[in-house]
Amino acid sequence: MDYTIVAVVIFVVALLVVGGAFLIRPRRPQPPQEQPRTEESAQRGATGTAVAEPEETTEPAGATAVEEPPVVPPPAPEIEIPPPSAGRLVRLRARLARSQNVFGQGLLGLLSSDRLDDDTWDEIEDTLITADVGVTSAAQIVSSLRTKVKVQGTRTPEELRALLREELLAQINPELDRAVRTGPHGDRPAVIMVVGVNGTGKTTTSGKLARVLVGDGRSVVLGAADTFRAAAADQLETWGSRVGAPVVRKDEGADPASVAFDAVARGVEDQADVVIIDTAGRLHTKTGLMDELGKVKRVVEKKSQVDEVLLVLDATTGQNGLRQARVFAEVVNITGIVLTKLDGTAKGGIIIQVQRELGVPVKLVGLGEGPDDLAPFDPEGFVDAILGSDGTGNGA
Ligand SMILES: Nc1nc2c(ncn2[C@@H]2O[C@H](COP(=O)(O)OP(=O)(O)OP(=O)(O)O)[C@@H](O)[C@H]2O)c(=O)[nH]1
Repeated sequence: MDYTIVAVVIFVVALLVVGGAFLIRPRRPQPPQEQPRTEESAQRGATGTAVAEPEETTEPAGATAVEEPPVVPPPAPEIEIPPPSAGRLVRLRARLARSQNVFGQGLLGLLSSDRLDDDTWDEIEDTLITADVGVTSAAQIVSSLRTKVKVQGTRTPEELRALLREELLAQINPELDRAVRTGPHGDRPAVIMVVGVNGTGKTTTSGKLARVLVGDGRSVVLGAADTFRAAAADQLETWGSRVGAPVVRKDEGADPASVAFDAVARGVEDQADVVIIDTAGRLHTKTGLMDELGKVKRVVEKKSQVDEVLLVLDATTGQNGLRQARVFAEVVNITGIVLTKLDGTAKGGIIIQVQRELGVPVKLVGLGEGPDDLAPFDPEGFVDAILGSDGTGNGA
């Protein structure tokens, strides 16, 4: 009898052991060795198009909980090393030559006419005015050219080209200091405010300028003080992340001055060389603009001096752009002009007019939508590109 009970107990225990072992077996055999996870396979797992077996589970056997797809951290953005700024205008020269072809070659064609009579000189003046050189400068160029051609008896195309080059250069004024001031002051960064009407390329210029400076070996912090449009801050963040420049931003509608202040504070903390502040430049009312930009500047100056106020102007907007420039010049002390979209207009003469009107040098020019299409402005490179000459007498 006892043996029977013992046998039954042994049988029941055996059944339980076998049954338990069956229950805790994984439902599907694990592959002998897990392949290393590639980015692609990880993403496929995340989007659910491939069945991903969890590598390890701490859940009890047989649990029916829905398996969460593995959280794949986004790949760290690759930090780019932009090329240094030196010689950029030369690199972008073909683009400049193309857009200014009508202007430069038109002038050279007229100057090389068989008869340089009053009508031809009038046409030359008109060509200059059409290219936005401005009435005063156009008259000065023509008057000076006329005198020199008469006195020197200049006739060959090379000589005429040299004379025109000289006159255009004199109007652009190669003597102006065009350096963007980016030297830090002791433990404080240099501060650059970027101002201008929306759509002129302000945010793009801030991002491209960060690249120029990083390419030249400077460390940069960007401040997204254009809080009017959230997309502007996103845009700036994309630019910053590409070159490893932190971006200080706040919610849409936040006080631009507080963003600017925090950006400079971050620059001081990080011991950055330069802080670039992209401002909101809605041209609502002059008083509104003055209040906004004035406040940003005042607040920034509690932390560090403002070294540059760069006004961004769209070269394709001609006289309208000039009107905007005048308003900005009245409300804030502009130290330099950035002329964007010069690749999209034959009116490169605006460089002459805007400098004459504002008494401020063009320091940078935008020659395309590419990340490295912002170049320090070089008067000789510019004139040589538009006249199709490299300055050594060779055509472009
Ligand atoms: N072709 C060309 N396009 C440019 C240049 N600079 C800027 N752009 C383009 O101009 C457009 C407007 O540039 P944004 O930087 O968004 O202009 P914004 O002034 O900051 O305008 P908001 O962001 O609305 O304040 C974008 O499509 C730029 O790519 C340039 O030099 N050449």
